[in-house]
Amino acid sequence: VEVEVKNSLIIFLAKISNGVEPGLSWGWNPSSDPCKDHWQNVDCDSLNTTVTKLFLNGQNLAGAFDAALLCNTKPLAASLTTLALDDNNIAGQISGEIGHCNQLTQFSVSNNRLSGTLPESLTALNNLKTLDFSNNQLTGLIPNFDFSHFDKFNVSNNKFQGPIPNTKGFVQVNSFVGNSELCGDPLANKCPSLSVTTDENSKNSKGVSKNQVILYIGYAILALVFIVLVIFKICTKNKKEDKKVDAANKVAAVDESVSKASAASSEFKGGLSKSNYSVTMSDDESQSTNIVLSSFIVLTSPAVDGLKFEDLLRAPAELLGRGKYGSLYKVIFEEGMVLVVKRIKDWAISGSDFKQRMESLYQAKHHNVLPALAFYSSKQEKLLVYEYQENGSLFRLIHGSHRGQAFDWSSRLSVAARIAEALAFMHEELRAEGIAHGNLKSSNILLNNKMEPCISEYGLMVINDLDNQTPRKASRTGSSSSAFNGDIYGFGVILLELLTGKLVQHNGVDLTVWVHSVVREEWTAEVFDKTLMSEYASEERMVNLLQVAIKCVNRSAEARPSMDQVAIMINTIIEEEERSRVFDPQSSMSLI
Ligand SMILES: Nc1ncnc2c1ncn2[C@@H]1O[C@H](COP(=O)(O)OP(=O)(O)OP(=O)(O)O)[C@@H](O)[C@H]1O
Repeated sequence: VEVEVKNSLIIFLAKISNGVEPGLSWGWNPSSDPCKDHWQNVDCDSLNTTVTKLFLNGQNLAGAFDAALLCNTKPLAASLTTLALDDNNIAGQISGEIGHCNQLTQFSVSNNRLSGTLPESLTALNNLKTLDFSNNQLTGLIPNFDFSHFDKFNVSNNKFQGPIPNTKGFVQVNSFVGNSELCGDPLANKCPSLSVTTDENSKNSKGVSKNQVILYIGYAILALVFIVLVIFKICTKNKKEDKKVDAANKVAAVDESVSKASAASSEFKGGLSKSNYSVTMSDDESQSTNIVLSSFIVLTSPAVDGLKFEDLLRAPAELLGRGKYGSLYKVIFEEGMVLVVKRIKDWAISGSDFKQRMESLYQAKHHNVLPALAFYSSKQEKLLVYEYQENGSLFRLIHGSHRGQAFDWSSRLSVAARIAEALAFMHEELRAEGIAHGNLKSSNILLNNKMEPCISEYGLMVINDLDNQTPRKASRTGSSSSAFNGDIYGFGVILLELLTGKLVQHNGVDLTVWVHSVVREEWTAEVFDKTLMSEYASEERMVNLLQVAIKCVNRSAEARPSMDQVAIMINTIIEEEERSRVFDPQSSMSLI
């Protein structure tokens, strides 16, 4: 089985298990073969050369479903016939990439937390015999399937809406029940008749449903035009108002204030479709016209000079990820500019506190911290705009398909030092404001076009459910120093990933726990990434860095060093490394 297939399976599992990664206990080891070494929950063809089935039912998976990870991997998409994910706690959307897995005969995801609309590409899966999406939170219209293909079709107990396409009698009523806004045959709930009674098709059920669809589309277009007009009005009104904005805050305000528009939530649609974004207010908000409740601010930056909110809404958007606290979209503009938009819903921070926070972050600039280029704030949600970094994240560099290759020891040390320095700087600048990073992890360290590490999403702490926090999550409430200590812990975990090449959760065990146990047994050398050992990196310096990491992940937050102490310790290791190079000219030092 191809390496890319193994990697896709492992990364798919890491994401869908939210990093818990049960795969190693199932034998899912990158150095073994899924077929020949009989990975659990995987079936292969009779020659043992291709993966045909994935059975991940009832495995307590609570991460995000990412069809792209499986279906954009060509050899896997060409062989996978069964994808069974029933009875978990999986969130996320079924993205259009599922259409590339065109050999699927069974796709079942019943009893999960999937949401969003179904992509049209599902109807292109001509081999599909079993489709079970029951008991999720899926919305929108049911696509126009050829129902005659199915042995089993079930979308019951979701939030589907609108008329059921013509099933030609191939699907029973039970498959549709539990969707209160679904209507039409075979449900008893008739669709509201929107056509005029003189319509000659009104007696013909097929004709009626066509008219209804046309009318629905008509209404949708009218609604869209209305929303665009409202947004346009808000934008032009706010442009005038923004001229009054205090110049001292160094932001160019583009758009703000409240209209009495009725609300629906903002939405960037995934799958490189046209962004469909409507900005509206809740009743509470529409009552008070004096208070600035919603605003779109472009921070002065040559990269997005003149960016308008309408441009963001218009440009096609692709869903990159859906984390616990928000979704991330890649937005591509006609002129070739590519941005990402982080959308955070229900963040319990007031509009003015949020704006204040963004301004403080804007002031505290560091070369290795990715700045927000613009932000939008309404009561229901916050949007942050960043530049797209095409070289991906540190997570991908360490764990991705080219796992650790060409990521040598000196480069790892250099990355560690730069992140530590940037974090020390940010902590120093923002301590008085109490703004720590709050969610520091290797997927939030991006590599810019010079392959330098940049900390992204600084200051987006959206911790509402403190009870569920693991020690590595920062706290917004309580003493703000706990959020700073949380960053130091997070940085320690990143150091451990750099040193071991292992995922934060591997073999069902937390990386910090595993490292502690190995070190306690005095098998320290076993900890290090094999690719580092094979390049003969200095074990002494690796042990030194490991000691720094262990200090950072100390269970007692007070015992952890401060970030500037950490930066000094790492720079001392780099100096030792450089000194040793002078004495040993053969060893090369290719700093990133
Ligand atoms: N500006 C960016 N450019 C390119 N890729 C990005 C950018 N920001 C984030 N990413 C990548 O997009 C993916 C999804 O990001 P997202 O922030 O949704 O997820 P996350 O970091 O895993 O979770 P969380 O919501 O906890 O931050 C990650 O792999 C991340 O590295």
